Amino acid sequence: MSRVICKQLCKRFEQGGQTIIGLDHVDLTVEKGEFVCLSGPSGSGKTTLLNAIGGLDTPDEGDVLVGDIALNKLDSAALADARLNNIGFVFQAYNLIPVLSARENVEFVMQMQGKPAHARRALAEQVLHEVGLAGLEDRRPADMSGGQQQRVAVARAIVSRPALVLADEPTANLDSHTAVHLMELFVRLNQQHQITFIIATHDQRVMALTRRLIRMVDGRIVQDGPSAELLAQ
Ligand SMILES: Nc1ncnc2c1ncn2[C@@H]1O[C@H](COP(=O)(O)OP(=O)(O)OP(=O)(O)O)[C@@H](O)[C@H]1O
Repeated sequence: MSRVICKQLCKRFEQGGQTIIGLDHVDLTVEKGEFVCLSGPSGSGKTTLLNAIGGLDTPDEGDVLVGDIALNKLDSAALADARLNNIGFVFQAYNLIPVLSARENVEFVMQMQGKPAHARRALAEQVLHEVGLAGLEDRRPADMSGGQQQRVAVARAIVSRPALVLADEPTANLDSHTAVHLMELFVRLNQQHQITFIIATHDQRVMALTRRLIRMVDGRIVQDGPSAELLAQ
């Protein structure tokens, strides 16, 4: 799997008899290994775009290609399979399963992928170490800090070495220090494993650490360029 291509993506929402534009003819190409930030005011379409790229929602018009897979052409079973094997998701709300330990939360993804139990356990431990959670494998989410829970969510997202990680406001609930650590982890994973990252955020510190910044307004891409240049404007 290599690049992500969005072609003329449109998404509309009907609410209370009104049509709300989510995405308005979005064209976007993200190459393998890029580290991209989606920014823009609230309601500009960042989450809608991430959901379309990740196959969590279907666009009304246009195409989404992740590598050579046309996500919007798949039936729901094939789409779930493509997501499970190719894309990692990190959300603002960590979306961990409260009754499972950190290790079990990470193992859960591999269980769905049909990996044997012994391989799951070893891999979950390895990934939890990689994100800095050695020794906390048996803790449940309620017994971990927000930053630690977000690291479990990252471990779960990367355990299958997806080619693409989509993160929606991943630092929103984290203090400054923890947010910077999380971003450093993303940068390291991007560099070491060539995982493509697309991160939607309002957080200037996050933007500053990405290489490419895409600004959205009213469901359209209005700026796209090197983060350092756009942030200096
Ligand atoms: N399920 C939905 N039903 C109705 N309208 C929706 C729905 N999802 C998104 N929208 C609308 O689509 C537009 C884009 O929303 P989106 O959540 O993608 O923006 P965003 O840039 O991610 O905002 P934020 O920064 O606040 O998360 C907004 O006007 C929003 O109200």
